[in-house]
Amino acid sequence: MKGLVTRYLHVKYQSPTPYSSRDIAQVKVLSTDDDNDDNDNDNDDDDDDAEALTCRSFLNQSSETMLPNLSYGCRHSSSESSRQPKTGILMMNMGGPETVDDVQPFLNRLFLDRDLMQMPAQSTLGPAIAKRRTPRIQEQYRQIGGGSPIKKWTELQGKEMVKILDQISPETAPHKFYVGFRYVHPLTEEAIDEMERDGVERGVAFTQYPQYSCATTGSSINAWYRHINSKGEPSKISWSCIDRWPTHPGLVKAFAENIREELERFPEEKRNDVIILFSAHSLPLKAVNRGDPYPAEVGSTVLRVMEELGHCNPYRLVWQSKVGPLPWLGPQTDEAIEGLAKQGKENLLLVPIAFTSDHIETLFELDLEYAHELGAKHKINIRRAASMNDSKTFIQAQADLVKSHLESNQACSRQLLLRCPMCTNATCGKAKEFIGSQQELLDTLKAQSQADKKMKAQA
Ligand SMILES: C=CC1=C(C)c2cc3[nH]c(cc4nc(cc5[nH]c(cc1n2)c(C)c5CCC(=O)O)C(CCC(=O)O)=C4C)c(C)c3C=C
Ligand SMILES: [Fe+2]
Repeated sequence: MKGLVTRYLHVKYQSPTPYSSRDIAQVKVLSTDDDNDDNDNDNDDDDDDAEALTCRSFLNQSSETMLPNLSYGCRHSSSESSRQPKTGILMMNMGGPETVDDVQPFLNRLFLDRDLMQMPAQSTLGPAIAKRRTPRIQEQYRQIGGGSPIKKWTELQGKEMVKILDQISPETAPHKFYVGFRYVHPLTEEAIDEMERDGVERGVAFTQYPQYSCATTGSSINAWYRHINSKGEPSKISWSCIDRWPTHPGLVKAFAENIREELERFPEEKRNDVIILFSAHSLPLKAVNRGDPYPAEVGSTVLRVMEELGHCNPYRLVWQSKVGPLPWLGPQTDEAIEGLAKQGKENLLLVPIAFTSDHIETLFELDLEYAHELGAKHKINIRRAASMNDSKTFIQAQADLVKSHLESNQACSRQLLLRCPMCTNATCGKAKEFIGSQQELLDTLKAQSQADKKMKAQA
């Protein structure tokens, strides 16, 4: 076993707004004394997972026994929580472990999710891989302060978003947001139950992933559909879905603002030479080749952001966080950094483009592993643009998006109704059919309310 070295890194938290917890944080970093050995460890872990993926003699423990059977409330009220909400906004995301003890249940759910990945004997292999992976991932969460901040940021965004919505869309007020996570509490199913209990009339399933992937938004939508469908009676809520928003002007503006702010932190004489590296979570090539729209949608965000910036600097889109031994979409972010360093490039700006708040991949992978460690190794200057977190422009964009979605009376985007050309997931077909059927209901309700208005005006 290797000795652990304790170091302290100065990590800059760029956002100067009132919500940022600190401007400069000291992060205690535990690492092995040899960076190359670290990389070897990563590869070993991938090999471990490969071994786990092919091993048939794993634990007898069933998946259910490994998931805590706890009931969690998710009281995330709007500013008008005392009033019964008319419109409920379900903020769907994957979620992350809040504490290191939550890592194994989080990974368990993730590796059991057949909408995210398909493995043979998944109900046994999934928990086994999760168990094996837990100590390494726990250590990563320890190094970023003990847990994922995704719930904190989602709640903040939701709270501010509904305040704006109550003002700009009085006809659909009061609004209330509900956090629905896929792999940690409050789960999507728990949030839907709470919406039903609250007597919400109009529900919007709002993906927090701007770009659609079957692995992310698709998984949340399937979970949402399965839960509603499992009740045996129609939902009392009239549902619709914001299933993607990769080129929303407010989102594009918010990304551009954070990039401009970070570019300003490079020395003036170097600023023009900075290479912008947009980094998104990668996807297995198997999913790409099924026709998953995610790579194209991420590309569309990147292009719009660069247009907004007037193509001020050269850029590339690269892909991070590959898991396991199979081929994933590349180039990988770390390899791209090393390649550019070898070409003599000295100033890089990393931009997380496919996730709207900080999480392990920004705080650990981009900041610690890449900006700090690869920066030091190659003696180059690597900075990272802030995540959306508490960006006012971003939160305004979320509110504008929900308002225009409600006004449109559309059940979902036209894109959502098309399955991937090589789709093999039967739930995708049923979920899409269900969402399509909501359109009829929304049209009827709209016609009714217009008739009511007309009657009132005449009376
Ligand atoms: C927004 C994009 C994401 C896509 C697309 C995505 C696909 C995808 N992910 C895995 C496996 C894992 N992902 C893990 C963590 C994780 N994934 C995303 C985003 C996307 N994933 C985020 C933001 C996070 C971190 C959450 C947080 O901490 O806040 C993990 C767990 C960490 C680890 O064990 O490395 C796994 C596993 C697959 C297989 C996949 C596509 C099929
Ligand atoms: Fe992931």
